[in-house]
Amino acid sequence: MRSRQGEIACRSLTKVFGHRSVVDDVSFDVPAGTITGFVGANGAGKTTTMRMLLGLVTPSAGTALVNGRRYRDLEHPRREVGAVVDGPGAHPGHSARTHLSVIATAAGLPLRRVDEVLDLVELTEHAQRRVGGFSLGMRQRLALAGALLGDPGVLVLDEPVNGLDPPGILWVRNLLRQLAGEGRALLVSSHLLSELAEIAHRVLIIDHGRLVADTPLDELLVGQSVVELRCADPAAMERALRARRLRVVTEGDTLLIEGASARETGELAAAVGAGPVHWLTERPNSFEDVYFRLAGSPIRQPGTAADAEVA
Ligand SMILES: Nc1ncnc2c1ncn2[C@@H]1O[C@H](COP(=O)(O)OP(=O)(O)OP(=O)(O)O)[C@@H](O)[C@H]1O
Repeated sequence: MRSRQGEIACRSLTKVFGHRSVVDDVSFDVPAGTITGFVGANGAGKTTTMRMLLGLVTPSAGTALVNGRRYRDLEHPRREVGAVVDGPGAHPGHSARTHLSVIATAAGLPLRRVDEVLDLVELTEHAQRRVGGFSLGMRQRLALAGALLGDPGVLVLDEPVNGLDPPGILWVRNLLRQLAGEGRALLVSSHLLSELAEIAHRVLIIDHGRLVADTPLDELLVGQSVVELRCADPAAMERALRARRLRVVTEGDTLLIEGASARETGELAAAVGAGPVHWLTERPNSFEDVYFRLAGSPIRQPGTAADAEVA
């Protein structure tokens, strides 16, 4: 059987639009058999990086390689890299089977793959339905089916769980785990670190075009906690914390502090006369805290309760 292994390598990848570097000197690897989560706020540069890997955007500098070659130098691109970057891109009047058959024919892939991928994404019973009537979840499955037609060793997936309901998210996660388990290299983007927490082996965090973290997932959260403090004189407390080189962020009337325990924080508030203390608690670091620390700006999910938090 043909090997499904693949790998991605980006070196000093840079894209300048006008005078602005939207991807700035980005280097990373996605080895075979692993899922790398690619996280960043809207506009951070995820899609542009992925589009450079797929030959859709020309890098201003640096290289984006799939299996050691630039996309345009791949002999059979669909057999080497599958992508979901802009949804399935299907004609709404076409059935799912027709849509996939058109892609397979254009790419010189055997038509038997159409039924195989329909089965893989569990769309067989909807194969004859018009894509225009598909739900968002079905569209995402169809887009994944298109990416998998060539049985590629590399997958580049831009926000594959965006807008899906919880069962849909679970389904995609399981499929992605399975695909990585077969030796494929997966680069999967999201604007929420927590969405990738369940599946990624490694996490890249991009902020304003620059990579601010490239870390195994389990190392991101180790040994960090956050102390929340509300007190009578937060300005005095903030000065005292900064003088001790502790990281502090103000959120409304609450100070979020890293690097000190609740007890140390309470004692410091008393010592510098910032009290009385109204609220003092210590909690484990969340993915959002980690993102905040590394990227220096909040990442928020619009329209949710998380909007009100350091998200
Ligand atoms: N063709 C283009 N011309 C000019 N600017 C562009 C172009 N494509 C993207 N940009 C800009 O580059 C920046 C990065 O965009 P990109 O789509 O890569 O970010 P992203 O991290 O994928 O964000 P999102 O989650 O919103 O898709 C944005 O400010 C965007 O407006």
